[in-house]
Amino acid sequence: MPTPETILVAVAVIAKGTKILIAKRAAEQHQGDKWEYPGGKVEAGESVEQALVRELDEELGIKVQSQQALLEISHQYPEKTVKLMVQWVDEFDGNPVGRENQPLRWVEAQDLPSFTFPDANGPITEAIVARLRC
Ligand SMILES: Nc1nc2c([nH]c(=O)n2[C@H]2C[C@H](O)[C@@H](COP(=O)(O)OP(=O)(O)OP(=O)(O)O)O2)c(=O)[nH]1
Ligand SMILES: [Mg+2]
Repeated sequence: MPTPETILVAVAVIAKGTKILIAKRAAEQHQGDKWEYPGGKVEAGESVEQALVRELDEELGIKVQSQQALLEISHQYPEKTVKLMVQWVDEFDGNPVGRENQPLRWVEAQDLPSFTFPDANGPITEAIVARLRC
């Protein structure tokens, strides 16, 4: 059987001190109505870093100044397989706004477990807490 296509996704954990920016996915999107870390699909010819810069400009109107790899997660949903390339962003220009009318919230890292994220996101909270402790 052919392996289903894996979608490469650039995902940003945007940190301001101990607060993390989360956004709500629209109802009609895959994994809709859940909270997410902003980002989106890596397009042909782009690096993960380039995709992240583009997505955060499109979705939030911010200019990423630096990013570092935090973790990678491969997850098989019933309808598709995703590979999330999760990047840490704590230097950016501008004030994030929901340019696609998505609700945004700055959340204390310790409060992240009370929000519902896509099923793939499980390991991200732990990585954030570990990162903030170092
Ligand atoms: N952005 C983002 N996507 C996530 C997260 N967790 C997770 O499983 N995904 C999945 C949902 C989607 O299948 C895929 C990313 O899709 P996306 O809808 O953000 O892609 P995109 O911004 O390019 O938008 P579009 O194709 O819907 O226009 O990754 C997350 O925390 N953030
Ligand atoms: Mg997106």
